[in-house]
Amino acid sequence: MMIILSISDIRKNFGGLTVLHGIDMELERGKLYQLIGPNGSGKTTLINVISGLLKPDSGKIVFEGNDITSKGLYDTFKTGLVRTWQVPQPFANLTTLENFLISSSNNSGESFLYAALKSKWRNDEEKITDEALEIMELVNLLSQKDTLSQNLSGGQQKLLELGRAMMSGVQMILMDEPIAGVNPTLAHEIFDKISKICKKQKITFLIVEHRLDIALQYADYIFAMNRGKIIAKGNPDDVIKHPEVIESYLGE
Ligand SMILES: Nc1ncnc2c1ncn2[C@@H]1O[C@H](COP(=O)(O)OP(=O)(O)OP(=O)(O)O)[C@@H](O)[C@H]1O
Repeated sequence: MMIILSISDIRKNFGGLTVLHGIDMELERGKLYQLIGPNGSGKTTLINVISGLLKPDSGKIVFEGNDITSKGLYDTFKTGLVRTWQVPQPFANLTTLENFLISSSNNSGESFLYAALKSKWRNDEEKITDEALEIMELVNLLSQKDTLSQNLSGGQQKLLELGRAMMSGVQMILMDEPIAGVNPTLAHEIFDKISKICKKQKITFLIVEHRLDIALQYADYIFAMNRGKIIAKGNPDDVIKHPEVIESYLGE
């Protein structure tokens, strides 16, 4: 068993309101985890804390053996743990390929823009382009490589976001409702891709999702929350039958 992320006794208050009441979780590399629970149970707050957007009031977060509890968003991102919307919105007037290229953290920084004639830049560009093409194939966007991102469908834009998150040697991806507003066929396609990427690339996913009818069939493991606590965890079939989970949704 290879633990990639371990969080212990995470607590978070907003003013007088306690939103996370001591969360413990252990996630293994290369698995697809889903975080479910009724509205207001603390799911988004939890992934905001893990991603470094919010600091917990207490507790510890260890990612790949390093304590990242007090790291902010950018430093957490640099460790290989990314929340998808940390990836900037796609540039509507750039093609799919160009959008991938500017997402890479492996280019030479500013010189990527200004040092077009230098060989370092050319080497970087070649490497990054190869990586971009590989990932584009994984997320089914290779045929759209020269399409302006504004002309991609809603579902393709989600795949673009997923692919761009993968452009930085990412080890783990946090997503908040990746299939919100997407039709069922595309929603299945997106989860199918996520699931394949998870298994093939050994990238770990923690996904907040409301559409349980679609999402649960792709999960390896579920954490169910209610009122700031993990009330059940385990395989999807067991968790969804757990009396406290059923009750929490009925009370919504
Ligand atoms: N910045 C904030 N300031 C004050 N209260 C907040 C803040 N962010 C979230 N909350 C409160 O924390 C609680 C948990 O919210 P959170 O968004 O984490 O839940 P959620 O499970 O993601 O809900 P949903 O499924 O509706 O997105 C809610 O009561 C919410 O109103």
